[in-house]
Amino acid sequence: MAAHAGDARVLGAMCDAGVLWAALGAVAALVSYRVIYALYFSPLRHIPGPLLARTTRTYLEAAAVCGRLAEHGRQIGERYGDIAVCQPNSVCITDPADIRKVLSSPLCVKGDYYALLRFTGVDNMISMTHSESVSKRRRMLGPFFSTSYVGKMEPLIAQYGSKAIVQRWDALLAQSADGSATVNYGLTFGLCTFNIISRLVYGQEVAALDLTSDSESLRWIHRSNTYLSLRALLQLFPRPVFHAAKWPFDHMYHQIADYIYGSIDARRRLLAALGVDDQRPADLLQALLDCEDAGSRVRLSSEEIHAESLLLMIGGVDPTAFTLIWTVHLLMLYPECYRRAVREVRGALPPGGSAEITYAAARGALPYLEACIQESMRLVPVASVMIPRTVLAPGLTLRGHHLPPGTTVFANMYGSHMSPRYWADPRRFDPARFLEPGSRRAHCVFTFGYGSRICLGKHMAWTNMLTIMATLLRRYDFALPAGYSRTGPAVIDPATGYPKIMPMSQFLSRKPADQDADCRVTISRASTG
Ligand code: HEM
Repeated sequence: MAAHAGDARVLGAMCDAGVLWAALGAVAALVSYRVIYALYFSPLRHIPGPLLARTTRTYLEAAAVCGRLAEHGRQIGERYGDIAVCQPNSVCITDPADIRKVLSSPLCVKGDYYALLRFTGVDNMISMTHSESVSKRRRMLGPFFSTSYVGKMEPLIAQYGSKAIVQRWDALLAQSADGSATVNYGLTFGLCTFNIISRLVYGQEVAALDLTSDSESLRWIHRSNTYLSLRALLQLFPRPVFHAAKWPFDHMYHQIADYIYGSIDARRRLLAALGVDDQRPADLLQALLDCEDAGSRVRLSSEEIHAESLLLMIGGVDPTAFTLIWTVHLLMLYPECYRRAVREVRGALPPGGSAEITYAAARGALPYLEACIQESMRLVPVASVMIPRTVLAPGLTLRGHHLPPGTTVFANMYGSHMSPRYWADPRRFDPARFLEPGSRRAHCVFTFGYGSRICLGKHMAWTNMLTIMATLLRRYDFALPAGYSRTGPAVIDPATGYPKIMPMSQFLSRKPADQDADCRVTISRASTG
């Protein structure tokens, strides 16, 4: 008996070892296949790039999930040049001319990646990939993002943006004994852009106008945005992992969905009560209700309005707020740029008159301030640091390499913005580079994307950012708070030789890692001297 039991154990151990060896053998065969294919048979084999990137998608996806995508792109661009393999069937490109070519080519369209952004299961403007549906939706929505419709929304934009901040900061200064107050501009910009977009998209106020309170609304925004971003990224994992991981947070999604459907119903009731066309509110909710396909005269369904509302909130709030935050932060690190921007604003639009500055007054009158915002978007592009497109038949030739249909081309935005091949001193915040005579530098900044899928809200974002920055620089003097030493003009980053940028975290957007610690300035009334 004992001998039999011993035999069974030996046999069992041999079987286990056999299974293990078989599994190891299968893995080795798979790895060898991938390496041999990548090196000898892949149509991308002549393009430079790391071996790991040629053999597994995980190489790039891990960088995205760990929030290192921007830096990863920069390193690939620096090490391997203008075109490099970054995934088995994918390349990334850094030359601005190539990026413009790809993002405006009808042969390069959005592919599978964009399904990650189908937040509600129904397509929205950004997740759409089918060319005809895209052109149709852009034709429907485009007029509501034009200069003239954004102009109609400007009173609301000012009410929840520059006016609200002035009201709050003036009140703080009035209470202060020494005429100065320290404010958290991260919180201020987060709340005011949320207030602007939510008023425009939901047709009602969500957060209080008190821009200093760390209100429940702000926590709700961050929780729901984080949840939606997380949900987008989790789709990179196998389905069971995706469902298990998102399940505990699903109630948050239902909360937002209920809120949006409630807003649509409330607006429909209001319209029925108004009955008169010219009294319709001018905002994005009305735009979503009114837009129709010129041919079929079909309008968006409630589900489509819901999907677009979520996209506009996620796409509109964080990128605008974070761009404002990075612009103020960079101006504080480069005092000569701050002083020049202030001189320009106060020279062109002297204090006095209305507290807030309109877009019509600021646009064109403040080239240096515009350049500061542009340069901030180059140095710290807040979203989509690698923009993917899929090549259609018959393929595309870039830098002498034929990319067959099905290849993914990533526009390596951050790699391009940081490349010394295209930018002198790329790590330095230098707004004046955009003012050089005949400069076409702005065409090499891809923070809003480029081509047929360029950001639909670009004009609205510029209206928000320029009016807020101009109003604040005209009315207040800014200084880093006394005793703050984590960053500043004299705190040099040894890696770049320039003032150290505050630590950032990147999920879908690149934002300050510790807003409470790093996004504070001391404000006082604008000095006239
Ligand atoms: C500084 C602020 C903003 C930045 C940096 C930004 C950035 C971008 C980028 C890079 C894309 C293109 C993504 C791609 O091609 O893969 C995009 C698309 C889009 N953005 Fe923005 N955005 C900003 C503000 C806004 C605002 C305020 C809105 C509207 C309220 C908005 C609505 C959209 C929409 C609807 C699309 C999809 C367009 C399409 O796919 O055809 N964005 N944005």
